[in-house]
Amino acid sequence: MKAIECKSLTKTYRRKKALSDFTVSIDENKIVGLVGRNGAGKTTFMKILAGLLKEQSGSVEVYGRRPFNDLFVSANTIYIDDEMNFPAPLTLKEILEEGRRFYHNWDHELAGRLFKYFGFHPKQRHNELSKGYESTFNMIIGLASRSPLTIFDEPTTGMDAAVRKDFYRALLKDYLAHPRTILLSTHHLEEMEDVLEEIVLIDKGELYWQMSMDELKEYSIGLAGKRDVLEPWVQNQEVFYTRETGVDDRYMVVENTFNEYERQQMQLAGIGLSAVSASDLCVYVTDEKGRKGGVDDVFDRSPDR
Ligand SMILES: Nc1ncnc2c1ncn2[C@@H]1O[C@H](COP(=O)(O)OP(=O)(O)OP(=O)(O)O)[C@@H](O)[C@H]1O
Repeated sequence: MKAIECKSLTKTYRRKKALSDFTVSIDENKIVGLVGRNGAGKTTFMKILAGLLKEQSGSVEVYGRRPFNDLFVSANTIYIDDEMNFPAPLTLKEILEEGRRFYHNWDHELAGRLFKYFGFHPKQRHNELSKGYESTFNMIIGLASRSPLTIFDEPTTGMDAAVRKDFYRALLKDYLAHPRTILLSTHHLEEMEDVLEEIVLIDKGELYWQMSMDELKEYSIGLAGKRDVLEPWVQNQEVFYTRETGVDDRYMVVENTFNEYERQQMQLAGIGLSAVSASDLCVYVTDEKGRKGGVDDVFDRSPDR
């Protein structure tokens, strides 16, 4: 069954189009990464799914229902971001008690164990927490809720590297024991490649691609060598990225349609072959056209140009 089904979804804020003709469908019980550059439309999409924002046009369904103002969707969905607010008088322990009352799949024992592991104090208040601890506490709520649709919007904001690692491990362990649909936006794809099953890449409000993590890892290949040696091999390939690495040397990332024999021939010709991480590929394909030199361009230009 599909957990999420969107067709030609569009959302505009005043004059700014955040989502444009966005069509995607996500199966139940998958752990899916939502990636894209800043301002791509990830938060907008996730808030529409959680029923917090209303779409402009197109259709959106969560478990077959339009999410906006829908009680069934809100009872079966949790949206976690770094702007979560709780009533100021409540202690952390009381917030967890509220979670138990509200979410029908809530695992209070798991919440308690994670709470203790990360060193929270029952009498602390949410607004007294540092950024990283706030995200960690919110993550506990997201995991313990066991909501059939769990949405994490940049859940690791402020977490240090060790806590992020713990989060990925906890997420995976709990998901394997209790499969559900988890949609997660991240700017740390390189750290999450082993946790995610599928990637939805958004570029400027449009779906760029939706692929399994395994497909994405095989989708491209890095080639390094002399420009004229590379040329015949890449002329019919889709080129995602090119970087000069010497006067005549290039590193290129291209579509990986080569067979074993071709790969051997390239190596014999002196071309170095390497795997390209899913996160690098996502950055390359959503790079602005004409900005291939990256931020170096800013420094390379003389003031009168
Ligand atoms: N409340 C708002 N009013 C006006 N424009 C908005 C509003 N919220 C988002 N936008 C615009 O909509 C576009 C998509 O924003 P969104 O927050 O969905 O992107 P995002 O992919 O989550 O970005 P980031 O990775 O930076 O968090 C951006 O251009 C943003 O400036």
